[in-house]
Amino acid sequence: MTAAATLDDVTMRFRGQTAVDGVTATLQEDCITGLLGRNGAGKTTLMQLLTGHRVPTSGRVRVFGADPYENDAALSRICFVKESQRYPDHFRVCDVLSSAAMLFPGWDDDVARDLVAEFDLPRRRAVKKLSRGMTSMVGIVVGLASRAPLTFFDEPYLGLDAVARQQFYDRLIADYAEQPRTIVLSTHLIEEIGDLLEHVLLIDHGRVLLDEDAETLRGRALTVSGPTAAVAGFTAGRRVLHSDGIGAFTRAVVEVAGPADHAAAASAGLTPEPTSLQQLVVAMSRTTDTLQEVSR
Ligand SMILES: Nc1ncnc2c1ncn2[C@@H]1O[C@H](COP(=O)(O)OP(=O)(O)OP(=O)(O)O)[C@@H](O)[C@H]1O
Repeated sequence: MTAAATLDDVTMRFRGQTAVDGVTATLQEDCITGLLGRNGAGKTTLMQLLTGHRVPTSGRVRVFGADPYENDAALSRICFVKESQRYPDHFRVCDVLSSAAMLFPGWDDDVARDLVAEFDLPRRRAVKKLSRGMTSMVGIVVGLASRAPLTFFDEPYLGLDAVARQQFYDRLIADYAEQPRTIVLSTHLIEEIGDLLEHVLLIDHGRVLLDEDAETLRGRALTVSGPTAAVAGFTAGRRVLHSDGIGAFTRAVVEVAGPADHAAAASAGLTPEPTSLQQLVVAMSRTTDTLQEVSR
């Protein structure tokens, strides 16, 4: 696979605060990557670095082989849809779309027109008079119609109701199938987007916790529940990501090697269930919290 972007030992410090801490990662071309992590993990800062909005304190950022900072050629291939996007005061929806059409060489007017109709967006209304959800819709239209080879969506759903979010996911998948490209989605709604993701980059306290193919990841953990003693027997020698219980009953999320472990759990008298991406992310983030507390 070819790399659309690479981060090589990248650190970003703000006065006294390390937002990104020695991150080395690759965004594969033509892949949908979920950039996941808790509040303040460093997701937005990473995207700002990859879109040339910031220069790292140290390390190297490359997008399509070049430094994205003040690089018009690289930037014309990148679309960054951010939750806090501001537009000039007088801009109407149609002005945003016509500016974006000039900015992105691959702009697809048909995609924009379809989405505006589907979201029922008023083309001639000033953006500042749109509701929160409608403003998010404008960002989504720009992100999808830009057809930029590298598109970032930073929590693009703020204020969107469940129907509109589903419309976004459906259109994203359909458009991606029609024109594969590199898409990075940062979101806290992991359960909703879990099935869309091909790759997961999980960060925590500015560091990479997981950088893995989503399919591999789904098979990597197992949730087992049953009598505490049986769970303890099964988890001995395995990495436990999380466990909780009531009385003599325990439920644990365990790292496993493969399907043989599912059978082993069942024959130990436990109930094995697949672990969802969301459960895995929560379990892994909790594990690092515990480790951080221990090291304090
Ligand atoms: N301009 C800045 N000045 C100082 N600190 C900053 C700045 N931008 C970000 N930070 C800090 O860097 C850390 C990472 O922030 P960032 O916005 O990248 O996190 P995030 O993962 O996007 O969080 P969220 O999911 O809450 O949006 C936070 O501790 C934040 O307070």
